Amino acid sequence: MQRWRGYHGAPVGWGRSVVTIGVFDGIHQGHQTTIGHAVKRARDMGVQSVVVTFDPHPAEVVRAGSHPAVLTEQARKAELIEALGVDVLCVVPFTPDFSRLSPEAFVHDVLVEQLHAALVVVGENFRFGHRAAGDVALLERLGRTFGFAVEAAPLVADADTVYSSTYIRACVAAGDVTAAAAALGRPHRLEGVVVRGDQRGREIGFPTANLLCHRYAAVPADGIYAAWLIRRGGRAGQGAERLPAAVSIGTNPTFSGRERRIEAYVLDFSGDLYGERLALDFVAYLREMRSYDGIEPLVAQIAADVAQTRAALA
Ligand SMILES: Cc1cc2nc3c(=O)[nH]c(=O)nc-3n(C[C@H](O)[C@H](O)[C@H](O)COP(=O)(O)O)c2cc1C
Ligand SMILES: Nc1ncnc2c1ncn2[C@@H]1O[C@H](COP(=O)(O)OP(=O)(O)OP(=O)(O)O)[C@@H](O)[C@H]1O
Repeated sequence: MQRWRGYHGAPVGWGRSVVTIGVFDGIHQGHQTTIGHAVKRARDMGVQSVVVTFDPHPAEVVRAGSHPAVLTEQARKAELIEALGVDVLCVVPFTPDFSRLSPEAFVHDVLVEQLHAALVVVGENFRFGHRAAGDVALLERLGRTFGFAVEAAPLVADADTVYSSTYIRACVAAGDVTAAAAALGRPHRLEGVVVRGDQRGREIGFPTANLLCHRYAAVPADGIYAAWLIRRGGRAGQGAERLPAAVSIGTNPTFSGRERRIEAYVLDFSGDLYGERLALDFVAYLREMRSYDGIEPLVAQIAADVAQTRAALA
């Protein structure tokens, strides 16, 4: 997959293309369907498929300080998009100037002049241009003017909800990692670097890897979870390794902690994880974070959490 920064990256002789556009945070099942449809149509037509996405999240530029929690950082998003068979990922810097492009100017400047769109594939609820003024009907009208087709993919939903990044953020924030996984089509992933904690874990018999995440990362609600810890390997060039983990998120009230911690106790593991970049794939919510009357009852509870983690991941 080629990666372009900005939309002026098309090589000389660039032909027509099938384009799909969106923030695509999470690459949830709806995004997968829409992008998958674009890839298939591009192959049928013998042209390149292009995903246009934005960085940073448009909300940050349109309403400063309103950056939503991020489900997938750019690198992870690119990886997931590549896995769908896309030819080109075009990341457009979302600047204040860019945000002021009218729907007509966006279509003319980006889709027609630069990307030579023959077909634009979007979800039925697609909005674009300044103040999100453009919709599918307008895109179709502009397509007739400029000579491209438009296909609107039906929205992917379960019995009650149309899947969207906003919905999945709400699931994660509420600790409902099961609902998040259903919409994503895979567990919600949190990435970060292992930093030092209070070094108490070793003493109580459950050493934990404390994860430092990106400031906008979508961290699940405080509580205890069963998760897979993913080590990318890398060091000796080995592939990724997946280890079962009991994860604790919260301030550790038993010890009157103040900082919100994300800690993973890796089952059946002894080794050093400090400084490693890791990921946690959240599979099940087990219970809320509680304040225990001393170390003994806490340790007994953690042992029970570990047994439950084993069962949840079996
Ligand atoms: C599976 C699991 C469950 C936990 N549950 C709680 C809890 O309910 N209440 C609490 O205060 N701390 C809980 N902890 C966090 C421990 O207090 C914490 O791991 C310990 O203080 C070590 O902290 P450190 O890594 O900073 O040294 C839990 C930890 C794990 C691994
Ligand atoms: N449930 C869905 N089914 C099919 N396509 C979808 C679905 N949700 C979004 N899309 C399409 O995917 C593209 C990218 O969507 P985008 O990331 O902008 O919105 P979203 O997932 O609805 O998130 P948000 O909650 O931020 O609006 C758009 O073309 C959109 O119409």
